[in-house]
Formats: sequence, structure tokens, C-alpha cells
Amino acid sequence: MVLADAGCDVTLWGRRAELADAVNSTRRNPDYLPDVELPENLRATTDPAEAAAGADFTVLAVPSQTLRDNLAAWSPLLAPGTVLVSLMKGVELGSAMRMSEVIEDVTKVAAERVAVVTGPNLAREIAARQPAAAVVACRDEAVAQRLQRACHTPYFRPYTNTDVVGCELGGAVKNVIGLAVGIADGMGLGDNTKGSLITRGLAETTRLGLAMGADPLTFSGLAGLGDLVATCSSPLSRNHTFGTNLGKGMTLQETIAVTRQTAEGVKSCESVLDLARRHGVDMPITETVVGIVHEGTPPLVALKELMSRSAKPERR
Ligand SMILES: NC(=O)C1=CN([C@@H]2O[C@H](COP(=O)(O)OP(=O)(O)OC[C@H]3O[C@@H](n4cnc5c(N)ncnc54)[C@H](O)[C@@H]3O)[C@@H](O)[C@H]2O)C=CC1
Ligand SMILES: O=C(CO)COP(=O)(O)O
Repeated sequence: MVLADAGCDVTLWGRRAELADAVNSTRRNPDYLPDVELPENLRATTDPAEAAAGADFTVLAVPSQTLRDNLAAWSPLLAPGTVLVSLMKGVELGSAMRMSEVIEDVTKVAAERVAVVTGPNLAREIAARQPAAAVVACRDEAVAQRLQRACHTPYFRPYTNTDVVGCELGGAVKNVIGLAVGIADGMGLGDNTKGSLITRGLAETTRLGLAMGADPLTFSGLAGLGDLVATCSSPLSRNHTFGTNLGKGMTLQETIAVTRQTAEGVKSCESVLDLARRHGVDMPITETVVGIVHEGTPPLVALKELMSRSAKPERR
């Protein structure tokens, strides 16, 4: 919708014919965004070849853990010279690859043709055309500028950045911190806890980023602090809501059962911790979330463990 509002002709791929037909005939997506009128220059198809044909930009927005298999099927269909754009905020389980790395691995396109759009961009608010800023990251600044022009609208203000690693890490780790803040909210804890988790969450994200060659300043920008604040404050965030349900005492299975959409942090907390271990970085909040979500540690026990770690300087 953003690209179409910015003047691009957009073809949206989806798996279900009835949903593609509804988008084309009613200009609405009845399942996800029934109240939003979609632009005329956006059409939907179930044929990936039709969606990919002649595209200047190929925008990828499937759940992170499904990207590799989907892209393997789409790779032969990609338009020559197309720029591959990731909207995904996750890290692949097993390989611990960022989404742009998976894209490069599967398609063999150069990093200069892979871009990332991230930032405080809760889908429902974007769909309501509420003002938001975002980061368009690509190693090649000229490509980032081209994509910036392609998605700049009166309500969507993209900034360029060449730090792809930092931008992707910001997006993926904020989901894990969003889970932690949600758990704290669900436990009935207040804003001091939230402020502490956001700030120390940003500290551990920055530590990982530094170890991976990111620019630390990226984390005080939209891809870092901006997205953390939006996710950790909003009931619209699926990760936050998922955490809240866990904090209220629901089991993992019960929480999954009531979650209709993708909460990337649930799987990516494990791959982020994997990344941290590969780089020898301490990420205690991420470790706590993995303990609660995947190892059955009760939130109260996990919180006590987190708070009783040895005392440290704030910066080291
Ligand atoms: N929703 C949001 O506010 C934002 C989401 N993102 C990111 O966008 C990515 C996609 O998330 P959403 O669109 O929000 O999730 P979603 O759960 O709302 O939608 C995912 C879509 O992928 C489809 N899907 C599920 N499994 C699939 C598979 N195996 N193959 C192909 N399609 C499949 C679903 O049917 C659905 O249409 C995530 O990485 C998320 O972090 C980024 C910014 C904001
Ligand atoms: O990434 C998002 C906002 O920027 C969406 O957050 P959730 O995936 O937690 O809904």
C-alpha cells in the first residue's frame, strides 16, 4: 500500500485465490485489513511469476523461518536486476543468518542489490496512514535512495542508512525485548521495569551489533530505539501481546493457540541467542526470554535470576 501510494505499480502475491480476488474486486483485504481501502495501482495474484515479472523492487514479507523455502521457489522467477527488499524482522534458526544473508545465500545476488526496510512500523497504524518514519538500508547508498524515493509518501518518511547489519539486528532483537516487556506487563509490573528492560535491551542489542560490525549509532535510531519504543508500548505488537499472555500465566501452547499472526521473537529469541554465543556476547534478557518461552522457566523465577546476576558497570 505504501509503495502504491507513493506512485509505484504494485503486484501483491498471496497464497489464497479468494483473498487475491477480493483485493482485486473490492480493493480491500477482508481477512487482515477490512477497513482499509487499497489503492487502484495495487493488484493481487496467486502466481509468483506474475508478481515478480519486470519488478524494479521485489519486496519480501513472509515469516522469517519460511523465507528460505519460499525464495528457493521464487528465485528463478526474479526480474533481472531487481532489488530484493526485506521487511522481515527475524534471524534464521540453525544458520543464525539475518534475512538479507538468507536472500543473498539463496539467490546469489550481490549485497548491493539487497535492501531492508525497518523501524517503528506497526502494520495497522501504517495501514491507517498514520505518520511514521522508517529506515531504508542498503550497502549501496544509491540503491537505498532509489528505494527511499519509491516508498516516500505524505505519511511514510523513510531515511537511508548503509548499516544493514545494525538495522536488521535492531528489528530482530526488538521482538525479543518486546516479548520480555510483554511478560513483565502480564505479570503486573510497572513502567520502571519497562524502562529498564527497554534500555538494557538496547544495551545488549548494541553489544551484539558491535561484535558483528554494526555502527552503534544505528541502535539509537529508528531501527533500534524507535522500533523498541513502538513495540514495547503497543498492544498492536504481536510480540508484546504474546509476552503479555505468557506473563499472565498462559502456557506456550495456549499462547500460540490465541496468536493469529506471526510473533517473530518466539522463534528468533533462540537464533538471536545462538548469534550472541557465536560472537561471545552476553545477552541476559534474551537468555531470560528463551528460558521462559522454550525451557518452561516460570516468569517469576526467571525475573529473580535476571535481577540477581553479579553487579556491573552500566557501560563496559
Ligand atoms: N505486522 C507488522 O506490524 C510488521 C511486520 N513486520 C515483519 O514482516 C514479516 C511478516 O510478518 P507479518 O506480515 O506481520 O505476519 P502475518 O502473520 O501478519 O502475515 C504473514 C503472511 O505470510 C503468510 N504465510 C505464513 N506462512 C507462510 C509460508 N510458509 N509461506 C508463505 N506465506 C506464508 C500468512 O498467510 C500471512 O499472509 C515479519 O518478519 C515481521 O516481523 C515488519 C514490520 C511491521
Ligand atoms: O515490527 C513491528 C513494528 O515495527 C511489528 O511488531 P510485532 O511483530 O510485534 O507486531
